[in-house]
Amino acid sequence: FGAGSDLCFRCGGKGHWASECPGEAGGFLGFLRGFFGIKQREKHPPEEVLEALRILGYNSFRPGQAEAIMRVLSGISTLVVLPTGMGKSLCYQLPAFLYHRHSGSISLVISPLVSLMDDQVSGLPSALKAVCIHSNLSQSQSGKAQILLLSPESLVGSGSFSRFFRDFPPVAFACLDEAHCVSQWSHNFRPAYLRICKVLRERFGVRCFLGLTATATAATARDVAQHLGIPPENGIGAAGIPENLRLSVSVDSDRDQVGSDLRSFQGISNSGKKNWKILGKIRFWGEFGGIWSKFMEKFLKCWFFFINFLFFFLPQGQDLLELRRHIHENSVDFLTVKILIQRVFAPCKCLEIHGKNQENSKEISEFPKNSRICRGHERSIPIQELVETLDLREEAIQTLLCLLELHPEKFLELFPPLRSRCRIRIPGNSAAALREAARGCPPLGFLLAQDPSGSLGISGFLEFDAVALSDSMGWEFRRLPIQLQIPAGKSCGIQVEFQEFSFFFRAYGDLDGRELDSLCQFLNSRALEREKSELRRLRSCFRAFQRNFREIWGFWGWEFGILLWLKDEEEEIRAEIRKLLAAFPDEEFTGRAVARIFHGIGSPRFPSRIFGRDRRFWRRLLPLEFRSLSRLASQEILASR
Ligand SMILES: Nc1ncnc2c1ncn2[C@@H]1O[C@H](COP(=O)(O)OP(=O)(O)OP(=O)(O)O)[C@@H](O)[C@H]1O
Repeated sequence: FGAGSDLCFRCGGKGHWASECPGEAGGFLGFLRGFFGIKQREKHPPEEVLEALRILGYNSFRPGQAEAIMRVLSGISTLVVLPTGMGKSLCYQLPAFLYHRHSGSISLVISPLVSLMDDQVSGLPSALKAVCIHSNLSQSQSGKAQILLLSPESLVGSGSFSRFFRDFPPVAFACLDEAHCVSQWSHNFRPAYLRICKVLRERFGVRCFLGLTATATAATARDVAQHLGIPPENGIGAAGIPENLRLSVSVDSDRDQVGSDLRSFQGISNSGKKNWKILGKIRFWGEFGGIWSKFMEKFLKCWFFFINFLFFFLPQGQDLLELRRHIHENSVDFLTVKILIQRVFAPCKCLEIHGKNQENSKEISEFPKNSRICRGHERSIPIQELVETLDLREEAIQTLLCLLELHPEKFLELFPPLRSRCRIRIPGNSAAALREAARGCPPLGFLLAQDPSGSLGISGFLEFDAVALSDSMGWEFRRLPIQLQIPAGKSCGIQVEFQEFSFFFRAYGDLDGRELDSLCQFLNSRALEREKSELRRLRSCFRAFQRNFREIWGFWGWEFGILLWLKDEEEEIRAEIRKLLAAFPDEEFTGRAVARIFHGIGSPRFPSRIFGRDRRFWRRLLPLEFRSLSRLASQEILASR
């Protein structure tokens, strides 16, 4: 490109050599970014970008587009907040086109819905080719594409996709379409959103992110930018509506203006004749409208008097209570968080082994203070078992695990769920067959060595936690299934199968009490914060609707949103809780479970199809504040023991 011989070859930046580069794309991709970086600082798109714009079928940029495109071409992560129809798609299409043209790299677009992906593919300029990961994608098809569209789940979830990705060209950048989903959908609904950036960074080496959204509030935009690692000054927003969308209001006194405005319909309806027809209709309705609006004014007044009258007798705020229920559906308490932390960071033997090694070794080596002795263990927890233990939906647990993974100290690394329970069927004389099989299979040999009594496999079946086995052998789990397949079918007719979907992760096992406590605090406060902010948002929405209702109709409605915690009522509520505990003496309730039943929220252990039938308790205390109710219930449960 004839520019930038003093640029770093890795990142394209100035002021350092490639060997001291803080870590950006290397090779030609980095060089390309360096070139566009200079142009971006010069504040005008170079001729090559303008040419690409023409190839894609446009003559000029709309507000915000050029800036966003130049930033992406320079490798700078950017969040673009533009109204719908303003041309956000071009912000990824044009860089994808140029990156592919120069370096053969591919650009990823992460989109929340299959229908949105299909829309994007069908609306692409002819010079671009994109494929969706949900379609039956073949390697040859994907090889020619400049853009790959995929869902967050297919990105973070499937191992097969990662394998598929290994043969892919380098990734130029990742675009998150509908980026507000990262902030608004990630929690408990689509936890994969919490992990996409980490996965893209760590597994695929992506450094440049482009977030596109039309619907982010300032708070959401801040949240998304923080998640994508975008500095606040890298946000691009432009107000206004695109030129091909005109909204105008014309009053009767200036009828000719209506006509001239209508000419702007040309973009939508190419027939001028049609426009004048529309104008004629508008004139007619304009005159008729005067009479009509007077009638409507009187009619509406009567109608809303009637509605107000009705509302006076109807309890309001029921919708608020119904929506609030859905927020509390995923609420956790400290005990739940603690149980999860204990399961995830179960103690290992690394400290003990290290201590023994120290005793045995003659030279006592000082272990560096800031390093961990444990290097982390692969572990699995069966999903169904954890769902029942914590009485939480799978998505809510996945969210908690994602939050743990995002902890700055990186105590946990999350992998896609897998089947972790290994079941081996041994034919014939079981123990002998097992010994025979173990000769060619180290994992089986390891299992047998741990069974001095020799009773293993006598029943003809062997079941064990395969992740724990591979970890105790010092292997990575992905090696185990291949090794276990060796005896199968070859000599001894042993059948191996994997069952029970489990959460799969790598976690440390040498965390001390202080670290475990701080993790519990971290997780609990994140979950609480989230719940409070959702409740705040719901409440302010409700207030806004209510305010408008009052302003228009001058009516001060009743607010049933949150019932004040009246001291006098406390004893009655406690009595209700005691009644529930007495009605189900065999159930092991928690305060949260009791509050859920009184709010009419089903959970894995207390499903609505069973507890919803008992009208004495189900939804009985819906207006009460959830957390306070849960606290009271916990006190009553403790008192009853
Ligand atoms: N620079 C441009 N000049 C003229 N038309 C453009 C330009 N950029 C985009 N468009 C057109 O604007 C229309 C809307 O573009 P696009 O679908 O990218 O908008 P969007 O902001 O992504 O909207 P949404 O939020 O609905 O996804 C398309 O028909 C597109 O061809």
